[in-house]
Amino acid sequence: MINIAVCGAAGRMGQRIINSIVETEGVRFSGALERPGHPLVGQDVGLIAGCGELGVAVSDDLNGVIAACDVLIDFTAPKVSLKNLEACGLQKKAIVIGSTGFTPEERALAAELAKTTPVVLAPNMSVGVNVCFKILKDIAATLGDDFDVEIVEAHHRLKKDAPSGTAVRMGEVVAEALGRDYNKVANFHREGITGERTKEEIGMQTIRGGDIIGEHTVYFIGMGERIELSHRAMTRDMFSRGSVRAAKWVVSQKPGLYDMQDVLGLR
Ligand SMILES: NC(=O)c1ccc[n+]([C@@H]2O[C@H](COP(=O)([O-])OP(=O)(O)OC[C@H]3O[C@@H](n4cnc5c(N)ncnc54)[C@H](O)[C@@H]3O)[C@@H](O)[C@H]2O)c1
Ligand SMILES: O=C(O)C1=N[C@H](C(=O)O)CCC1
Repeated sequence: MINIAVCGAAGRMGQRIINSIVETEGVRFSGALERPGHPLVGQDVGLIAGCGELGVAVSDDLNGVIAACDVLIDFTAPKVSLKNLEACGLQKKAIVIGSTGFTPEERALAAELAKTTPVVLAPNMSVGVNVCFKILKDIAATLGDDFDVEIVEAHHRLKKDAPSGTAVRMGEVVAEALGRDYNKVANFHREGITGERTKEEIGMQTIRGGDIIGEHTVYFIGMGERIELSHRAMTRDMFSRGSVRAAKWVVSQKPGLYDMQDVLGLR
């Protein structure tokens, strides 16, 4: 039986992850973390998540909750996740991180801290998006430089980071397949007299509004034809199910930094 704790438990993803844990065989929900001073600290987390009383109260005792679990699932924010990763490493406990918006420096720190414990860090935990990551590499490499690449992502009005971690990863996969440096060719802003589009740039456009769960389209735009690869998330449950699948996988791994391609065997 694998004991799983959730950090960000009262959040949009945290609540769904708790439901997915309760619905999954072979795992046990062992603890719920929220930020110190959160108004729901002390409340039964099952009632918050809508799955009925679980007898587990929301806690702000990070080290205590980590001690009682085999793996922590963290959907919070980059700086919080890095602190949680460090705390898990000190106790040799595995962690699954779904937070997005990491800077390259923060991702490098995560890789360093992952030397102490097994970590799954993935901007999107759905099977569908991770299959998209895999086929995008082949599409880009096959089409080459004759097709201009643009990526459009759309999410709900409450999302705090942009572009989405998924869109950034899609851009990185395409750039790598084409021999480019994403951080140099990504174009996030077009306004005024921009001049002609360069062959190398990858346009990154962001839409925010309403309750959009998560939509991504990669456009490969040629002269006379266009290929579009899209993914539409209808609920958050495929992210939460993916995070629990990652938690069951990561507990038996050696220390290191992994992603959903490793969890799903897509490499
Ligand atoms: N990887 C994926 O598949 C995937 C899917 C959806 C969302 N996300 C990402 O997950 C993150 C969370 O998304 P969300 O929609 O659940 O956001 P949210 O704001 O609803 O939830 C975040 C939760 O973290 C809590 N939190 C903040 N600081 C904390 C701390 N120090 N300790 C404990 N809890 C703390 C907040 O109180 C909140 O409840 C975002 O970065 C989002 O982009 C990833
Ligand atoms: O709701 C969010 O926030 C999501 N964030 C992830 C991202 O930034 O890619 C995954 C999709 C949903």
